Amino acid sequence: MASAAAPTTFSLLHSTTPASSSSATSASPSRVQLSSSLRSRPLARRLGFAAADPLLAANVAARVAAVRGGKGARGVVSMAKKSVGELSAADLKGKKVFVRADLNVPLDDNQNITDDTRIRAAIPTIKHLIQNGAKVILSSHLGRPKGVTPKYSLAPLVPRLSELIGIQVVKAEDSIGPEVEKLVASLPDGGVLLLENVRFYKEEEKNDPEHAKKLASLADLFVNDAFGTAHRAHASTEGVTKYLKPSVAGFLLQKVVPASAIPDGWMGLDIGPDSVKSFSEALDTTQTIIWNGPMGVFEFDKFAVGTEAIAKKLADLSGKGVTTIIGGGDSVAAVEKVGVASVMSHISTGGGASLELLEGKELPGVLALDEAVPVAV
Ligand SMILES: Nc1ncnc2c1ncn2[C@@H]1O[C@H](COP(=O)(O)OP(=O)(O)O)[C@@H](O)[C@H]1O
Ligand SMILES: O=C(OP(=O)(O)O)[C@H](O)COP(=O)(O)O
Repeated sequence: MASAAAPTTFSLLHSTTPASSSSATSASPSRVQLSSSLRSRPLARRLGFAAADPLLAANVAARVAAVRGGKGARGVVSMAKKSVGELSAADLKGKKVFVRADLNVPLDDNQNITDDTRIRAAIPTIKHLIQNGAKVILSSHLGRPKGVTPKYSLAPLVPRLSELIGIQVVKAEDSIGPEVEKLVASLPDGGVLLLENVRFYKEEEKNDPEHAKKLASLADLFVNDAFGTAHRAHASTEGVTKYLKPSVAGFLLQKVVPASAIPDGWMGLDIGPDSVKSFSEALDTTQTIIWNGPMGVFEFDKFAVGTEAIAKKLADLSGKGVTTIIGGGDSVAAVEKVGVASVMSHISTGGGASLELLEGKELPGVLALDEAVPVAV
Protein backbone atom coordinates (compact mmCIF):
# COMPACT_ATOMS: atom_id res chain seq x y z
CA MET A 1 0.00 0.00 0.00
CA ALA A 2 1.24 3.48 -0.80
CA SER A 3 2.47 5.22 2.31
CA ALA A 4 1.19 8.68 3.08
CA ALA A 5 3.71 9.15 5.86
CA ALA A 6 6.27 11.16 3.97
CA PRO A 7 5.54 14.63 2.67
CA THR A 8 5.01 14.14 -0.96
CA THR A 9 5.44 16.91 -3.47
CA PHE A 10 8.37 18.80 -4.84
CA SER A 11 7.02 19.86 -8.15
CA LEU A 12 9.56 19.90 -10.92
CA LEU A 13 9.53 20.55 -14.60
CA HIS A 14 12.29 19.60 -16.90
CA SER A 15 13.63 22.74 -18.43
CA THR A 16 13.38 22.08 -22.12
CA THR A 17 11.09 24.70 -23.63
CA PRO A 18 12.23 28.28 -23.83
CA ALA A 19 9.97 30.89 -22.29
CA SER A 20 7.97 33.20 -24.48
CA SER A 21 10.19 36.17 -23.85
CA SER A 22 13.11 37.13 -21.76
CA SER A 23 13.79 40.33 -19.93
CA ALA A 24 11.54 42.92 -18.41
CA THR A 25 10.74 44.50 -15.12
CA SER A 26 8.22 42.53 -13.17
CA ALA A 27 5.07 44.14 -11.88
CA SER A 28 4.31 41.72 -9.10
CA PRO A 29 4.67 43.10 -5.57
CA SER A 30 6.70 40.10 -4.53
CA ARG A 31 9.19 41.27 -7.07
CA VAL A 32 9.47 44.90 -6.15
CA GLN A 33 9.16 44.64 -2.42
CA LEU A 34 11.50 42.86 -0.16
CA SER A 35 9.80 40.25 1.96
CA SER A 36 11.49 40.61 5.33
CA SER A 37 11.06 36.96 6.24
CA LEU A 38 12.53 35.95 2.92
CA ARG A 39 15.45 38.34 3.03
CA SER A 40 16.23 37.44 6.61
CA ARG A 41 16.68 33.84 5.42
CA PRO A 42 20.45 33.25 5.35
CA LEU A 43 21.77 33.26 1.81
CA ALA A 44 23.50 29.94 2.31
CA ARG A 45 20.11 28.46 3.09
CA ARG A 46 18.44 30.12 0.15
CA LEU A 47 21.10 28.56 -2.01
CA GLY A 48 20.33 25.21 -0.53
CA PHE A 49 23.44 24.51 1.52
CA ALA A 50 21.89 22.19 4.01
CA ALA A 51 24.85 21.50 6.25
CA ALA A 52 24.08 24.30 8.68
CA ASP A 53 20.64 22.83 9.36
CA PRO A 54 20.59 19.09 10.09
CA LEU A 55 16.81 18.73 9.63
CA LEU A 56 16.93 20.49 6.30
CA ALA A 57 19.99 18.44 5.38
CA ALA A 58 18.18 15.19 6.08
CA ASN A 59 15.18 16.23 4.04
CA VAL A 60 17.29 17.45 1.14
CA ALA A 61 19.25 14.19 1.16
CA ALA A 62 16.05 12.14 1.10
CA ARG A 63 14.57 14.12 -1.78
CA VAL A 64 17.74 14.00 -3.81
CA ALA A 65 18.11 10.27 -3.20
CA ALA A 66 14.60 9.85 -4.58
CA VAL A 67 15.53 11.76 -7.72
CA ARG A 68 18.80 9.95 -8.17
CA GLY A 69 17.10 6.60 -7.53
CA GLY A 70 15.55 7.04 -10.95
CA LYS A 71 12.06 6.24 -9.73
CA GLY A 72 10.31 6.83 -12.99
CA ALA A 73 10.98 9.13 -15.88
CA ARG A 74 12.07 12.67 -15.01
CA GLY A 75 12.77 11.67 -11.43
CA VAL A 76 9.11 11.72 -10.65
CA VAL A 77 7.68 9.75 -7.77
CA SER A 78 3.95 9.25 -7.40
CA MET A 79 2.45 10.60 -4.25
CA ALA A 80 -0.29 9.11 -2.16
CA LYS A 81 -2.87 11.57 -3.34
CA LYS A 82 -5.56 10.81 -5.82
CA SER A 83 -4.52 12.13 -9.20
CA VAL A 84 -6.44 13.71 -12.03
CA GLY A 85 -4.88 11.00 -14.21
CA GLU A 86 -7.11 8.48 -12.45
CA LEU A 87 -10.18 10.32 -13.72
CA SER A 88 -11.38 9.26 -17.16
CA ALA A 89 -14.16 10.37 -19.47
CA ALA A 90 -16.60 8.33 -17.38
CA ASP A 91 -15.80 10.56 -14.39
CA LEU A 92 -15.31 13.81 -16.27
CA LYS A 93 -17.66 14.07 -19.26
CA GLY A 94 -19.96 17.04 -18.71
CA LYS A 95 -18.59 17.62 -15.21
CA LYS A 96 -17.68 21.08 -13.96
CA VAL A 97 -14.14 20.94 -12.61
CA PHE A 98 -12.71 23.69 -10.41
CA VAL A 99 -8.99 23.81 -11.21
CA ARG A 100 -6.68 25.83 -8.94
CA ALA A 101 -3.47 26.64 -10.79
CA ASP A 102 -0.57 28.94 -9.95
CA LEU A 103 -0.64 31.35 -12.89
CA ASN A 104 1.23 34.00 -10.90
CA VAL A 105 3.48 34.98 -13.81
CA PRO A 106 5.68 38.08 -14.02
CA LEU A 107 4.23 40.92 -16.10
CA ASP A 108 6.02 44.00 -17.39
CA ASP A 109 4.66 47.56 -17.20
CA ASN A 110 2.64 46.94 -20.38
CA GLN A 111 1.07 43.80 -18.94
CA ASN A 112 3.14 41.51 -21.17
CA ILE A 113 4.04 38.11 -19.71
CA THR A 114 7.81 38.00 -19.31
CA ASP A 115 8.05 34.35 -18.29
CA ASP A 116 5.29 31.88 -19.07
CA THR A 117 6.72 28.84 -17.25
CA ARG A 118 3.83 28.65 -14.80
CA ILE A 119 1.24 28.82 -17.58
CA ARG A 120 2.97 26.05 -19.53
CA ALA A 121 3.16 23.98 -16.35
CA ALA A 122 -0.62 24.09 -15.95
CA ILE A 123 -1.43 22.89 -19.48
CA PRO A 124 -1.19 19.06 -19.12
CA THR A 125 -3.90 19.00 -16.46
CA ILE A 126 -6.18 21.36 -18.37
CA LYS A 127 -5.74 19.36 -21.58
CA HIS A 128 -6.48 16.06 -19.83
CA LEU A 129 -9.70 17.51 -18.46
CA ILE A 130 -10.97 19.02 -21.70
CA GLN A 131 -10.00 15.98 -23.76
CA ASN A 132 -12.21 13.96 -21.43
CA GLY A 133 -15.16 16.30 -21.91
CA ALA A 134 -14.96 18.25 -18.63
CA LYS A 135 -15.91 21.92 -18.29
CA VAL A 136 -12.84 23.59 -16.78
CA ILE A 137 -13.29 26.45 -14.33
CA LEU A 138 -9.72 27.71 -14.02
CA SER A 139 -8.63 29.86 -11.07
CA SER A 140 -5.43 31.47 -9.82
CA HIS A 141 -4.03 34.36 -7.87
CA LEU A 142 -1.68 36.95 -9.39
CA GLY A 143 0.54 38.97 -7.07
CA ARG A 144 -0.67 40.08 -3.67
CA PRO A 145 -3.49 42.55 -4.33
CA LYS A 146 -5.40 44.18 -1.51
CA GLY A 147 -8.92 44.12 -2.93
CA VAL A 148 -9.83 44.57 -6.59
CA THR A 149 -6.75 45.95 -8.36
CA PRO A 150 -6.93 46.13 -12.20
CA LYS A 151 -3.18 45.67 -12.66
CA TYR A 152 -3.47 42.24 -11.03
CA SER A 153 -6.26 41.10 -13.35
CA LEU A 154 -5.75 37.73 -15.04
CA ALA A 155 -6.97 39.19 -18.36
CA PRO A 156 -3.43 39.48 -19.88
CA LEU A 157 -3.05 35.70 -19.52
CA VAL A 158 -5.97 34.81 -21.81
CA PRO A 159 -4.20 34.94 -25.20
CA ARG A 160 -1.23 32.79 -24.09
CA LEU A 161 -3.48 30.33 -22.27
CA SER A 162 -5.75 30.03 -25.31
CA GLU A 163 -2.76 29.50 -27.58
CA LEU A 164 -1.26 26.79 -25.39
CA ILE A 165 -4.54 24.97 -24.74
CA GLY A 166 -5.61 25.27 -28.37
CA ILE A 167 -9.09 26.73 -27.75
CA GLN A 168 -10.35 30.20 -26.92
CA VAL A 169 -10.47 30.61 -23.14
CA VAL A 170 -13.44 32.63 -21.83
CA LYS A 171 -12.62 35.12 -19.06
CA ALA A 172 -14.96 36.04 -16.18
CA GLU A 173 -14.79 39.45 -14.50
CA ASP A 174 -15.16 37.91 -11.06
CA SER A 175 -14.43 34.64 -9.29
CA ILE A 176 -17.87 34.17 -7.70
CA GLY A 177 -21.40 35.53 -8.21
CA PRO A 178 -24.20 35.55 -10.78
CA GLU A 179 -22.11 36.60 -13.80
CA VAL A 180 -19.70 33.74 -13.19
CA GLU A 181 -22.60 31.31 -12.67
CA LYS A 182 -24.07 32.36 -16.04
CA LEU A 183 -20.74 31.80 -17.80
CA VAL A 184 -20.37 28.39 -16.15
CA ALA A 185 -23.89 27.44 -17.28
CA SER A 186 -23.05 28.31 -20.89
CA LEU A 187 -19.67 26.55 -20.86
CA PRO A 188 -19.62 23.66 -23.36
CA ASP A 189 -18.06 20.28 -22.56
CA GLY A 190 -14.34 20.71 -23.19
CA GLY A 191 -14.53 24.49 -22.62
CA VAL A 192 -12.34 26.59 -20.31
CA LEU A 193 -13.52 29.53 -18.20
CA LEU A 194 -10.81 31.58 -16.47
CA LEU A 195 -12.02 33.22 -13.26
CA GLU A 196 -10.69 36.60 -12.14
CA ASN A 197 -7.87 36.78 -9.56
CA VAL A 198 -9.11 34.90 -6.49
CA ARG A 199 -7.18 37.30 -4.24
CA PHE A 200 -9.48 40.18 -5.15
CA TYR A 201 -11.47 38.86 -2.16
CA LYS A 202 -9.78 39.12 1.25
CA GLU A 203 -11.76 36.01 2.23
CA GLU A 204 -9.51 33.99 -0.10
CA GLU A 205 -6.36 34.27 2.01
CA LYS A 206 -8.40 34.04 5.24
CA ASN A 207 -9.71 30.69 4.00
CA ASP A 208 -13.20 31.89 4.89
CA PRO A 209 -15.53 28.83 4.80
CA GLU A 210 -18.49 30.78 3.36
CA HIS A 211 -16.28 32.10 0.58
CA ALA A 212 -14.85 28.64 -0.11
CA LYS A 213 -18.43 27.35 -0.33
CA LYS A 214 -19.26 30.02 -2.94
CA LEU A 215 -16.23 29.08 -5.06
CA ALA A 216 -17.01 25.38 -4.68
CA SER A 217 -20.67 25.87 -5.63
CA LEU A 218 -19.54 26.59 -9.20
CA ALA A 219 -18.27 23.06 -9.74
CA ASP A 220 -18.71 19.31 -9.20
CA LEU A 221 -15.14 18.35 -8.40
CA PHE A 222 -11.77 19.91 -7.59
CA VAL A 223 -8.29 19.61 -9.04
CA ASN A 224 -5.43 21.38 -7.29
CA ASP A 225 -2.46 21.92 -9.58
CA ALA A 226 -1.02 25.00 -7.88
CA PHE A 227 2.30 23.79 -6.55
CA GLY A 228 3.60 27.32 -5.97
CA THR A 229 0.69 27.89 -3.56
CA ALA A 230 0.54 24.43 -2.00
CA HIS A 231 2.00 25.84 1.22
CA ARG A 232 -0.97 28.21 1.58
CA ALA A 233 -4.25 27.13 3.20
CA HIS A 234 -6.48 29.49 1.24
CA ALA A 235 -10.14 29.21 0.17
CA SER A 236 -9.30 28.15 -3.39
CA THR A 237 -6.54 25.72 -2.40
CA GLU A 238 -7.73 24.15 0.85
CA GLY A 239 -11.18 25.52 1.71
CA VAL A 240 -12.94 24.20 -1.40
CA THR A 241 -11.84 20.61 -0.68
CA LYS A 242 -14.42 20.54 2.13
CA TYR A 243 -17.22 20.96 -0.38
CA LEU A 244 -15.99 19.23 -3.54
CA LYS A 245 -15.54 15.50 -3.88
CA PRO A 246 -13.37 14.18 -5.25
CA SER A 247 -10.58 16.69 -4.65
CA VAL A 248 -7.53 15.47 -6.52
CA ALA A 249 -4.02 16.52 -7.47
CA GLY A 250 -3.20 17.80 -10.94
CA PHE A 251 -0.24 16.47 -12.90
CA LEU A 252 2.08 19.28 -11.82
CA LEU A 253 1.34 18.78 -8.14
CA GLN A 254 1.94 15.09 -8.60
CA LYS A 255 5.56 15.40 -9.59
CA VAL A 256 8.05 14.83 -6.84
CA VAL A 257 11.80 14.97 -6.40
CA PRO A 258 13.35 14.39 -4.52
CA ALA A 259 24.37 42.92 5.45
CA SER A 260 24.23 44.30 8.15
CA ALA A 261 27.16 46.57 6.91
CA ILE A 262 24.83 48.57 4.66
CA PRO A 263 24.56 52.17 5.91
CA ASP A 264 21.17 53.67 6.78
CA GLY A 265 19.34 54.99 3.75
CA TRP A 266 21.09 52.57 1.38
CA MET A 267 19.85 49.30 -0.01
CA GLY A 268 21.82 46.25 -1.06
CA LEU A 269 20.37 45.31 -4.40
CA ASP A 270 22.91 42.83 -5.71
CA ILE A 271 25.87 40.80 -4.52
CA GLY A 272 29.32 42.03 -5.50
CA PRO A 273 32.38 40.30 -7.02
CA ASP A 274 33.71 39.07 -3.66
CA SER A 275 30.43 37.33 -2.89
CA VAL A 276 30.25 35.86 -6.40
CA LYS A 277 33.74 34.44 -5.78
CA SER A 278 32.81 33.02 -2.34
CA PHE A 279 29.63 31.42 -3.65
CA SER A 280 31.41 30.03 -6.70
CA GLU A 281 34.12 28.45 -4.57
CA ALA A 282 31.56 26.91 -2.26
CA LEU A 283 29.53 25.66 -5.22
CA ASP A 284 32.62 23.95 -6.65
CA THR A 285 32.52 21.47 -3.79
CA THR A 286 28.86 20.46 -4.19
CA GLN A 287 27.11 17.64 -5.97
CA THR A 288 23.57 18.99 -5.57
CA ILE A 289 22.45 22.62 -5.59
CA ILE A 290 18.98 23.89 -4.79
CA TRP A 291 18.63 27.54 -5.70
CA ASN A 292 15.68 29.56 -4.48
CA GLY A 293 15.77 33.34 -4.77
CA PRO A 294 17.86 35.46 -7.15
CA MET A 295 20.99 37.16 -5.78
CA GLY A 296 19.68 40.65 -6.45
CA VAL A 297 17.02 42.67 -8.22
CA PHE A 298 17.92 40.96 -11.48
CA GLU A 299 14.99 42.54 -13.35
CA PHE A 300 17.23 45.62 -13.61
CA ASP A 301 20.36 44.88 -15.63
CA LYS A 302 22.48 46.91 -13.20
CA PHE A 303 21.56 44.58 -10.36
CA ALA A 304 21.55 41.37 -12.40
CA VAL A 305 25.31 40.81 -12.35
CA GLY A 306 25.41 38.52 -9.30
CA THR A 307 22.37 36.53 -10.40
CA GLU A 308 23.81 36.08 -13.90
CA ALA A 309 27.17 34.98 -12.53
CA ILE A 310 25.61 32.40 -10.23
CA ALA A 311 23.21 31.21 -12.95
CA LYS A 312 26.15 30.70 -15.30
CA LYS A 313 28.11 28.95 -12.57
CA LEU A 314 25.20 26.54 -12.01
CA ALA A 315 24.91 25.98 -15.76
CA ASP A 316 28.63 25.16 -15.84
CA LEU A 317 28.34 22.73 -12.95
CA SER A 318 25.24 21.18 -14.48
CA GLY A 319 27.37 20.33 -17.51
CA LYS A 320 29.81 18.56 -15.17
CA GLY A 321 27.14 16.29 -13.71
CA VAL A 322 26.14 18.35 -10.66
CA THR A 323 22.39 18.22 -9.93
CA THR A 324 20.98 21.75 -10.19
CA ILE A 325 17.46 22.47 -9.00
CA ILE A 326 15.91 25.91 -9.47
CA GLY A 327 12.83 26.77 -7.39
CA GLY A 328 10.51 29.77 -7.49
CA GLY A 329 8.85 31.99 -10.03
CA ASP A 330 11.52 34.70 -9.95
CA SER A 331 14.44 32.29 -9.87
CA VAL A 332 13.03 30.49 -12.90
CA ALA A 333 12.54 33.84 -14.65
CA ALA A 334 16.17 34.72 -13.78
CA VAL A 335 17.67 31.58 -15.33
CA GLU A 336 15.42 32.04 -18.36
CA LYS A 337 16.69 35.60 -18.66
CA VAL A 338 20.28 34.41 -18.58
CA GLY A 339 19.37 31.74 -21.17
CA VAL A 340 20.57 28.77 -19.12
CA ALA A 341 17.25 27.24 -17.96
CA SER A 342 17.47 24.35 -20.38
CA VAL A 343 20.77 23.06 -18.98
CA MET A 344 19.60 22.90 -15.35
CA SER A 345 18.61 19.48 -14.02
CA HIS A 346 15.20 20.59 -12.81
CA ILE A 347 13.02 23.66 -12.72
CA SER A 348 10.37 23.93 -9.99
CA THR A 349 7.52 26.41 -10.18
CA GLY A 350 7.31 26.72 -6.38
CA GLY A 351 9.88 28.63 -4.34
CA GLY A 352 8.43 28.94 -0.84
CA ALA A 353 6.50 25.70 -1.31
CA SER A 354 9.67 23.78 -2.24
CA LEU A 355 11.53 25.12 0.78
CA GLU A 356 8.72 24.26 3.19
CA LEU A 357 8.64 20.77 1.74
CA LEU A 358 12.39 20.39 2.18
CA GLU A 359 12.00 21.53 5.78
CA GLY A 360 9.74 18.52 6.24
CA LYS A 361 6.53 20.49 6.52
CA GLU A 362 3.23 19.17 5.20
CA LEU A 363 1.72 21.37 2.49
CA PRO A 364 -1.91 22.23 3.33
CA GLY A 365 -2.84 22.44 -0.35
CA VAL A 366 -1.74 18.82 -0.79
CA LEU A 367 -2.83 17.46 2.58
CA ALA A 368 -6.45 18.42 1.90
CA LEU A 369 -6.71 16.28 -1.24
CA ASP A 370 -8.18 12.77 -1.38
CA GLU A 371 -5.89 9.79 -0.78
CA ALA A 372 -5.09 7.56 -3.73
CA VAL A 373 -6.74 4.16 -3.77
CA PRO A 374 -3.96 1.59 -4.11
CA VAL A 375 -4.38 -0.83 -7.00
CA ALA A 376 -2.81 -4.31 -6.99
CA VAL A 377 -0.48 -4.92 -9.94
N1 LIG B 1 18.62 42.66 -2.31
C1 LIG B 1 17.40 42.74 -2.79
N2 LIG B 1 16.60 43.78 -2.52
C2 LIG B 1 15.34 43.84 -3.00
N3 LIG B 1 14.76 42.89 -3.77
C3 LIG B 1 15.52 41.84 -4.08
C4 LIG B 1 16.87 41.70 -3.61
N4 LIG B 1 17.36 40.55 -4.10
C5 LIG B 1 16.38 39.99 -4.86
N5 LIG B 1 15.27 40.75 -4.84
C6 LIG B 1 14.01 40.50 -5.55
O1 LIG B 1 13.32 39.42 -4.94
C7 LIG B 1 12.56 38.73 -5.94
C8 LIG B 1 12.79 37.25 -5.76
O2 LIG B 1 12.01 36.79 -4.71
P1 LIG B 1 11.92 35.27 -4.23
O3 LIG B 1 10.53 35.08 -3.76
O4 LIG B 1 13.08 34.99 -3.34
O5 LIG B 1 12.19 34.40 -5.52
P2 LIG B 1 11.34 33.16 -6.06
O6 LIG B 1 10.11 33.72 -6.71
O7 LIG B 1 12.29 32.55 -7.04
O8 LIG B 1 11.03 32.27 -4.89
C9 LIG B 1 13.05 39.23 -7.30
O9 LIG B 1 12.05 40.04 -7.88
C10 LIG B 1 14.28 40.08 -6.96
O10 LIG B 1 14.40 41.23 -7.78
O1 LIG C 1 5.14 33.22 -6.52
C1 LIG C 1 4.83 32.30 -5.75
O2 LIG C 1 5.69 31.71 -4.89
P1 LIG C 1 7.31 31.96 -4.80
O3 LIG C 1 7.55 33.45 -4.64
O4 LIG C 1 7.65 31.18 -3.56
O5 LIG C 1 7.92 31.40 -6.04
C2 LIG C 1 3.46 31.66 -5.71
O6 LIG C 1 2.64 32.15 -6.77
C3 LIG C 1 2.82 31.92 -4.35
O7 LIG C 1 2.60 33.30 -4.19
P2 LIG C 1 2.44 33.90 -2.69
O8 LIG C 1 3.79 33.78 -2.01
O9 LIG C 1 2.00 35.35 -2.91
O10 LIG C 1 1.39 33.05 -1.98
